[in-house]
Amino acid sequence: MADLQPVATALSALLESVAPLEAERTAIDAASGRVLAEAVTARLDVPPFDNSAMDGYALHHADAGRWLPVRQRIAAGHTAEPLERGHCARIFTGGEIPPGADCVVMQEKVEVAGQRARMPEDVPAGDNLRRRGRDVAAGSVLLDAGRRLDAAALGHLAGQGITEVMVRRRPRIALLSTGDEIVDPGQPLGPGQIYNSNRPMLTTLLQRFGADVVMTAAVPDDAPSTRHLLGEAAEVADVVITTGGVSVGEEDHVRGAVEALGRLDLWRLALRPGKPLALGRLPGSGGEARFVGLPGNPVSGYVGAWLFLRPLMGALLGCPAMAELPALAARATFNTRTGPRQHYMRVTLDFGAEGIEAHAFADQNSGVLSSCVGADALAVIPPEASVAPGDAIRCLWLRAD
Ligand SMILES: Nc1nc2c(c(=O)[nH]1)N[C@H]1C(S)=C(S)[C@@H](COP(=O)(O)OP(=O)(O)OC[C@H]3O[C@@H](n4cnc5c(N)ncnc54)[C@H](O)[C@@H]3O)O[C@H]1N2
Ligand code: MOO
Repeated sequence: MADLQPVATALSALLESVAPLEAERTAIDAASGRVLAEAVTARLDVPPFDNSAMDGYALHHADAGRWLPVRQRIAAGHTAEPLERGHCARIFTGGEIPPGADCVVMQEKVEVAGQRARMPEDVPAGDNLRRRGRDVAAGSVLLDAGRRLDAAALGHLAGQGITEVMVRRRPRIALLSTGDEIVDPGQPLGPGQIYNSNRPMLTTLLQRFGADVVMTAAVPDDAPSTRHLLGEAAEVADVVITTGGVSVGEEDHVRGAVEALGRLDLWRLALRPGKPLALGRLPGSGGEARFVGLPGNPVSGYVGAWLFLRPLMGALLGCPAMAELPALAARATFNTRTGPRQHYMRVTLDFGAEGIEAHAFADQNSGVLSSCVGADALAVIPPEASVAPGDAIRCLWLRAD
């Protein structure tokens, strides 16, 4: 395992034979961000009846240009009576089009005198009508399996009167923070200690990726504790994630523990930041848990989460849209040079008339978490490359779900 592995190789190793988790029934009120386990077929036409797009008057187009008696008043939510030719109906937005009418004139274009209204010339048939089934036809696929339920998708389900859907179970995650120096916020900070930035940062990202963090623990820098806690984590989680302790020092016990309990698939990537990232599997009584060992440096964890944990959650959730981050073509505004590792630089993006400009945070060290705060994207700089201002670069968009 001496050579640095390309990111793509590591990603295939991580996703190899990962299958979607089981399906469960969920109320749509609690389904925000969940992933559909099966396609949903529309059972209703939407809208379910022809209705008016405007407040105004419904008529038959052949009666345009005339004074017409106003025969009925149709508010949304009320039934319309048939309309005789030579008459019109007062109608409101969302009101049912009466049989016999085939268009609506907005009220601003109508002159009204008592119970009569004068229609403009030439009103086309179908004007200001929202036809039954225009949005959704009953029997069509409303939403595909694998779709993440965002606001519009939930609105679409509710439009069908649906109250429950089958979604994938959320992946269960154990998040272990290794390091004798790591202290949780709220505790006093002793000499040589630092606060645990990785736990809240990764918990937030994992939740955003649709997972449930079911176990968190602090792991001291010793081999027996590391083995013990990794074993416990594999009993409760689909994915066990550690931060820190995966490099080469004798205080780094994570790889040894994974090898003792299960298997290490891959270690050391051509990735900056995140070179010592490790992937493997841990046996648990409920099956095999995937193991992802992120380096301790917070930026390495942040970048590793977007590059590896998001696609892994996508595979467990059966959500193809999470396999890759959206890529944007941009122009660099900075100089940089890479060595053997592919660099994922934290950048902000300016969307100008001339195209997209990428501005790199000045300090790209893997311990400088400021570089991630407010970053819009990761600029991907291939190994052994140099970049100058104006050069075309590929950026991975971090504002996606
Ligand atoms: N001789 C070598 N030393 C190192 C190498 C190497 O190739 N040869 N690689 C360096 C690289 S690159 C990285 S990345 C780090 C990663 O090391 P570890 O994964 O073993 O991480 P730690 O040493 O435990 O921690 C690194 C750094 O991050 C801080 N840290 C850890 N956990 C947290 C946390 N939860 N919140 C905030 N900060 C955390 C920790 O205190 C360290 O400063 O190894 C290099 N060394
Ligand atoms: O691989 Mo490390 O994250 O560059 O310091």
